[in-house]
Amino acid sequence: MAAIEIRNLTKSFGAVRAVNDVSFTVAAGTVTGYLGPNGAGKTTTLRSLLGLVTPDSGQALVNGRRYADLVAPLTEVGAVLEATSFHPGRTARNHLRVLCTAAGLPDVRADESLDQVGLAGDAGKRVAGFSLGMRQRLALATALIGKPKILILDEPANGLDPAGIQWLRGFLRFLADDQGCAVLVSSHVLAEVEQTVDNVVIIAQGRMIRQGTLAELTSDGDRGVRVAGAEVQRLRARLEAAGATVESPESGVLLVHGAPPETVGQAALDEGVVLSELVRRRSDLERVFLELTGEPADAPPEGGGGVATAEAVPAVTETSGGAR
Ligand SMILES: Nc1ncnc2c1ncn2[C@@H]1O[C@H](COP(=O)(O)OP(=O)(O)OP(=O)(O)O)[C@@H](O)[C@H]1O
Repeated sequence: MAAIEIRNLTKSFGAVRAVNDVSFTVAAGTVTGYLGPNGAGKTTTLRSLLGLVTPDSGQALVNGRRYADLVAPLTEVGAVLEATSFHPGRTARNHLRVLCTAAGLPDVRADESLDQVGLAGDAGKRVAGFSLGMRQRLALATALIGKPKILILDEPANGLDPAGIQWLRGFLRFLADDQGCAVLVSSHVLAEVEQTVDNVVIIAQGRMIRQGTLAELTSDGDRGVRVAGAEVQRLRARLEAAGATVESPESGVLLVHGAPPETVGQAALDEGVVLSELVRRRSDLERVFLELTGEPADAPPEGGGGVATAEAVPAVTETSGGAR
C-alpha cells in the first residue's frame, strides 16, 4: 500500500474543473514533486488528501484511508498549506504547545519540532515578529509535531531565502532518506524542487500531463551533441555516414543528433580535428516542464499566472555527459 494514493481524483468548483481524473502514488522513503503552473490544481489535490475538499469522484488516501478516518491524524500526516496563519501574539513555543495539548502529545514535542526546523533560538518570540521564512519554518514544525511518516507540503519554499531553500532541500531529503517519510511537495518553481525530488508529477489545467522519476523526465529531452572547432565541418560526412543528423547553426559549430558524444569524439580523433567544445545538450526538468505545459521553452518567465523560474537556473542546462 502506498503512503499516499490519489486515484482518479476529480473536483470542480462551479464551471471550473480544478482537478480532472488525476492518479499517482507516493511511496515511503521518497520525495515527489507535484508541479504545475498557478491554478493547475495542486492545492485542490493536496486539500483533498487532508479532507479539506470533498472530491466529486475518485479518492485521495493516506495510508490507505481517507484523512477523516484516521484515528490520530497528526501522528500519521503532517501538512503545510499555503497561507498558514498563526496567532500573532503567541510565541512559537506556545503555538506548538497548544497543538500538543489538543492532539494529546507531550509538551516536549513543541521544542523538539522547533529545534528540527532551526527555530530553537526563536521559541520564546512572538510570531508577529517572524519573517515569512520563519513562518514557513514554524508551519513545518507544526507539521512535524506528531512525528508523522507522511508530509504534504504546499509551496513550502515560498518566502524562504536562498539559504532557507537550500536548508529545506536537505531537510526533505533527510525526512525521506533517514526517517523513511513519504513527502509530497508542490511547487510552481521547478528550480526549488528539481535537486530534491525522486519523482515528479506534472499537472496543468487540472489534468495530469506526465509522471515519472526525475531521471525519466529529464533523459527524454535529448537535444543532441554540440561540437565546436575551426575545422569541425570536416566531421560532417563521417558523422552522417554513422547515421547521425548534423546541423550547423553557426560557423565552426555542429549540432549532432542521433550519435552519442563518444561517437563525435572518436570522429574528431580519427579526422585529427581539434575541438574547442564537445557537450551533450540535455533538457533539464525546467525545459521538459515548460514544453509539457505548453509554454514556449525559450520564453522568459512570466509574472502573474505564468510559470516562475529561478534566475540562477538557466532555461537550458548543458552538461558534458553523464547521467544525473
Ligand atoms: N474554493 C474554490 N472555489 C472556487 N474555485 C476554486 C477554489 N479552489 C480552487 N479553485 C480554482 O480551481 C483551480 C485550481 O486551483 P488550485 O488552487 O488547486 O491550483 P494550484 O495549482 O494550487 O495553483 P496555485 O499555485 O496558484 O495555488 C483554479 O482555477 C482555482 O481558481
